[in-house]
Amino acid sequence: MLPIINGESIKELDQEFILSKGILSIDLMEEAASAFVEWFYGIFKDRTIKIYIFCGPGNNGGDGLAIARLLSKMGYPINVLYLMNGKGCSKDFQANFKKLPKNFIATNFENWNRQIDHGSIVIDAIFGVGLSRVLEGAISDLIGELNNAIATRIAIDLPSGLPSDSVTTGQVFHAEHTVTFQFPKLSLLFPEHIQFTGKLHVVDIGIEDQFLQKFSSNTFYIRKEDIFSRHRYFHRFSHKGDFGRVLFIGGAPGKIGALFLSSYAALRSGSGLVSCAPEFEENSSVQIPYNEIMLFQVKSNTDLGNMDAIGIGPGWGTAIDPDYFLSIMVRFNKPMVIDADAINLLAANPFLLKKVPKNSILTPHLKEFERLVGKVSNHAERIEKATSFAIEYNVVVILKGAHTLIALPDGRKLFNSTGNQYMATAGSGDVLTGMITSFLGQGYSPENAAICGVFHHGLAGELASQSKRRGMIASDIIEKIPNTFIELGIE
Ligand SMILES: NC(=O)C1=CN([C@@H]2O[C@H](COP(=O)(O)OP(=O)(O)OC[C@H]3O[C@@H](n4cnc5c(N)ncnc54)[C@H](OP(=O)(O)O)[C@@H]3O)[C@@H](O)[C@H]2O)[C@@H](O)CC1
Ligand SMILES: Nc1ncnc2c1ncn2[C@@H]1O[C@H](COP(=O)(O)OP(=O)(O)O)[C@@H](O)[C@H]1O
Ligand SMILES: [K+]
Repeated sequence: MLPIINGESIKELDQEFILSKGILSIDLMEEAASAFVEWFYGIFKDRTIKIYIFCGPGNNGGDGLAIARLLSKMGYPINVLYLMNGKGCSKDFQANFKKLPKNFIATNFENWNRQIDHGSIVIDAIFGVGLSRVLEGAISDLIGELNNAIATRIAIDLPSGLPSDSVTTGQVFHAEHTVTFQFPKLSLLFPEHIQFTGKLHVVDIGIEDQFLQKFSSNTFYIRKEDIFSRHRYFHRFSHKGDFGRVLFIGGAPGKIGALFLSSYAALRSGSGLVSCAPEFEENSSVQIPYNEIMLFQVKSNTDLGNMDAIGIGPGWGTAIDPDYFLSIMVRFNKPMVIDADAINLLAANPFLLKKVPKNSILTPHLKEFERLVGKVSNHAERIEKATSFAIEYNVVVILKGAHTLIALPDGRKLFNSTGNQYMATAGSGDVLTGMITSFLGQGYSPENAAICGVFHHGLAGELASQSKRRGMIASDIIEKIPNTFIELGIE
């Protein structure tokens, strides 16, 4: 998995990397500039479009100058505007300034006519991970002006004004695209920063994962290439028992659809045998819309021992007796997936928390999470609370949303890279519960079930939204689960 390094350690990382490779820091800057240009050319093919590049005094500004040189060589009309030059600027900024072609237009922004042509591109190379304080005065005003320009805004590494690891309190550049180097900076994954970060693109500048690992052992970004080895594989003689027997408990009257969505998602994720136990007095009146799903009745003495995994909570309602939930946890006594109303039940009856089987997986959305841990003021605090909760109760916490966080009981934090806004539709969380429970039932470790479930769920959402967009519903996500296996080459 791709390590996410905090802003403070990035300078040290650059230094060590340069030394180990026997290269100069300006070579790494050139690598970063080329990676940006390659990304840029993939999207903006029209070489007559006017480009303004705003450069700060540090290495982010240095990147901007190198990019200006490369894009100008390709024929794009470039205007560079710099905050300052010479003393006070980083050495690689100065070196790249000298490398600008002779006839190049580079203007100190104090002498600038403050005009940005409509429809042009504004590239923000003012500050990156070296931001040391909130923006003030002329710089803050400049960013305000750029935010009002009728132009496409692109940030290099970080939108200027955004701290790399925490929540912002001041003026920030509003990017439509952020092109960040090697790994996403933590703050780019916070929901409250979406108006600053826009679309996130991570570009490779040649620093290997193993090298990055030395600087972070507990925060990671999950990518496509991390998934293959986390799956289990079956053989020619495998039978349905090998693919697991799973049970879903929930579905009170009026909310039974949630339970069916989880159950159907489990079938599509590869489960051999799927049963569901709706919360009805008399189950015989329940019509199941899928022939492959079996109906099951959980009574106070029903043996749950032959189930490989249980997913509990979707549509369960609020009228559940906590002792009944307790008896299920005690009888099953293996990791289970706890979602929705089952999480609400834990929140309302904290004595149950200590009884949750070790390594169980809790999948709260942000509201359910707050019921569990109390109010939080921002995403940074939420991440910390999810991590301490996972450690304290020895469970996996999956905090759902864009860049879903998987907090593991050993303190590691994993952020997901798949999914999109079209997944914000009723029942898509129930689908996730079905998928994770399915993998758990197929014999995956809780960690691998969580990672594969979250990644495939997001990917299925992306695939389904290609043709459905805003009209996408949770069942469309389920229909695309099989395609995620094909996409990732999973047998
Ligand atoms: N491996 C990588 O990731 C690579 C990283 N690279 C690039 O380097 C970037 C980091 O460069 P960097 O360390 O020079 O910091 P940067 O963001 O340019 O800012 C520092 C300057 O800004 C100033 N300053 C700060 N805050 C301020 C404020 N509020 N208001 C006013 N001034 C303020 C600060 O002044 P000071 O705080 O010292 O007073 C200093 O002069 C990184 O984001 C990436 O783009 C690539 O080139 C290669 C590979
Ligand atoms: N903007 C988004 N980007 C990526 N994933 C999203 C986004 N919005 C929602 N999702 C995903 O959709 C699911 C929604 O779950 P949840 O809130 O429990 O919905 P429901 O209760 O309707 O089933 C989660 O897995 C979440 O990660
Ligand atoms: K920037």
